[in-house]
Amino acid sequence: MKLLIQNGHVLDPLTGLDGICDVLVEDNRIQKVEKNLSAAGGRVIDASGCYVMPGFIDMHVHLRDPGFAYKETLETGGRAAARGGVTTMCAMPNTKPVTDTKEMVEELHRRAETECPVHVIQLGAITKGEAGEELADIQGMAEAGCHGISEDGKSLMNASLYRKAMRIAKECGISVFAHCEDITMVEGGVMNAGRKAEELGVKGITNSVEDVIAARDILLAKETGVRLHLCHCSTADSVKMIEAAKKAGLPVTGEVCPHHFILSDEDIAENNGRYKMNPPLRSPEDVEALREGLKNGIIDVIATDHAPHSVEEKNVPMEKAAFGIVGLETSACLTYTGLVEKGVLTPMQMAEKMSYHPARILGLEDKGSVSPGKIADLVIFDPVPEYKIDKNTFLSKGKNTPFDGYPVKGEVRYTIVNGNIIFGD
Ligand SMILES: NC(=O)N[C@@H](CC(=O)O)C(=O)O
Ligand SMILES: [Zn+2]
Ligand SMILES: [Zn+2]
Repeated sequence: MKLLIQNGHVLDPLTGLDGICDVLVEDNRIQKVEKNLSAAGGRVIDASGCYVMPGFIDMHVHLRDPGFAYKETLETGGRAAARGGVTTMCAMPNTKPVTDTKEMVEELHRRAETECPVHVIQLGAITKGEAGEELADIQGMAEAGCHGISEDGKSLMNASLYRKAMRIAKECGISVFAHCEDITMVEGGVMNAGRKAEELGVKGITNSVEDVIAARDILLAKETGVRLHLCHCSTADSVKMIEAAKKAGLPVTGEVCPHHFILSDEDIAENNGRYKMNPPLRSPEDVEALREGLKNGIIDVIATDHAPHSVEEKNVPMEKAAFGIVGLETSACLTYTGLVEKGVLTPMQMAEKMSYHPARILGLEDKGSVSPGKIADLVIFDPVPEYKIDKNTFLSKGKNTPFDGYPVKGEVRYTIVNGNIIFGD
C-alpha cells in the first residue's frame, strides 16, 4: 500500500531536514522525502500546518502486562501510545510475575505483535523477581531482544551484585536503565521534602535520595564501561552529574519526564494521590535545572514513565496512594506547550529527544528518522489546537494524572507504524 503525506513540515534529526516536504511511504518503509511527490492510486494525507516527525520512542513505560490487567494491558497501553504519537515503547519489567527470564521476554514480544499496535521492546529485570538477591538470566534476555535491563520501581541496593550485572550487560551489548533511589533514605516520604510537604503535613523525600544512587551508578558505569541510562531524573544535581559524566566521555544518558519539567511541588494543590510519583515533583529550582539541561543537551531523552493505576489506588491521600502517573497521551502536547512554545526547545530538538536520541541509545538503526529507507514509523503533529487535557478521553485504563484540566497547545493528528495508520482515521 502507498501512502503520501503532503505538505507537512518535516523534521528529520538525522539529515537536519527542517522544512515543507512530501513523504512517500510504500509497504513499511519511507521511499522518498521530496517536494511535489505523487502517489498514483495511494492514500493521501494533507499535513499542511503540521509537523511530520519520526514516531516517538518512549523509553520508559509500564504496561502492567502480565499481572495487572486492571491497570493496563499490552492492548490498552498500545492504544494510548498510538494516540500519543508513540510508535515504539520500552516496557518496564515490574510486572506480575516480574519479567526476568528469556522465555518471558520472548513471550511478551510474541504477544505484542498481535495485541499491541505499536512496537514494544521488553526490558528485563536485573535480579530474579526484582528481589535484589540473585541475578536474572541477563544474557538470555539480551538474546531475546531486550535492549536493556532495569530494576525500575526501586534501586538494586547491593552495589556488588549490580556491578556484576553491569559487566554482563556490557558483555551482551545492552544498557542499564537506572531508577535512582536509595531505599534506606526514603523513610516514608511521599513527596518532595520542603515547605510544601510541611504545609500539607506529609513526610518528604530529599534530593539526595536520588543523587547518591545517581552518583554510585555513574561511578559503576565508569568502572564497568556499561551504557547507563538514568531514568526520570528530577534533581539539579542529577543534571550536573550527567554533565560531568559526559565531559569524562562516559556512555551515560539522561531522561526527564514531562511532569518533572513542567510542575514543581508548589503546584500540588491538595494532599491527593494524583500528585504522587517517584521521583516526586521537585522544587522550582530543580525544574529550572531540568529545563536548562534539556536546552543545552545534557538531558538526551524525554520519556513518560507512564505508570497507570486504578482510581482506588490513586484517589486517596498521598500517604495511602501508589506512586506513579500516566503519560503516554499527554507527553507530546505537554512537551510542545511547556518547552517548544516557551522557546526552551526547537521543534527539531523535540523530535531529537522524543525519537532520534532514544533510537540511537537503543541501537535502532532504522528508526528515529524521516529518511528514505527507514521504517515508516511517523507522527503528524498539529501545533495549532488549544484545549484542556481531559482524562476522560484517555484510551489508557489509567486516568491518574495531575494534568486533568491543564491547558495545552498541539495535538497528534496521525500515528503511523510500519506504514499503517494506527491512529487518526
Ligand atoms: N514512577 C512511579 O511512581 N511508579 C512506577 C515505578 C517507577 O517508575 O519507579 C510504577 O511502576 O508505578
Ligand atoms: Zn522508576
Ligand atoms: Zn518507571
